[in-house]
Amino acid sequence: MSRDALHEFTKKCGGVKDDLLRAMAKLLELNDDDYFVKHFGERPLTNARCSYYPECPRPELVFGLKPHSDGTVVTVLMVDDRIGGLQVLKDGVWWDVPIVPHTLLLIIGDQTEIMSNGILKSPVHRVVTNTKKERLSVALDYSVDPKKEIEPSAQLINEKRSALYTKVKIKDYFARNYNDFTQGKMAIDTVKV
Ligand SMILES: O=C(O)CCC(=O)C(=O)O
Ligand SMILES: [Fe+2]
Repeated sequence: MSRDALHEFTKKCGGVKDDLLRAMAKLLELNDDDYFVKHFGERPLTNARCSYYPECPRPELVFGLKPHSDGTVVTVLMVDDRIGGLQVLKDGVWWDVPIVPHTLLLIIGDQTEIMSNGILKSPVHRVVTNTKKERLSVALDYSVDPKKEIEPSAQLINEKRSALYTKVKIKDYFARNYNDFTQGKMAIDTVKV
């Protein structure tokens, strides 16, 4: 992907991401549709990650990417439409994420799970390898300014549903996320009340 193409892609995906976040704020009936958009702060992070998964002679032994949830607000993913591999964990079962050509996949990240007080969940997912074909993906990670703290929205805390997550500084959460990922643990579990 050329520098110009990536720039163009990133710019357009930014709009998709904001549209999604506004729709989610509406869905949660927050009093400001820009609730999530505003939370990014002055210096939010956008990371582009291009992943290459070579075909693998022993796929049963090797993950392309081991199980994790994204530590982001949201991840915009462009997956290879020639070969599957992405799976999502639901009720203890791994499900193949279907390939829909010319479609972006949006993955809700841990930061949204925290801010929505657990109403929107950050799914555990993984990439499995296969013997036949290499696979490519481009992920755009959107994250709140690392200097900022996030916590469940006060509008989503009430007598029926107390705060399910503690306040956490994004920078600290990232450090934790990396550490936990290498140890096969989930960072989101460390901020649960
Ligand atoms: O390559 C993919 O399809 C998924 C990548 C992913 O989950 C990630 O980069 O966090
Ligand atoms: Fe991911």
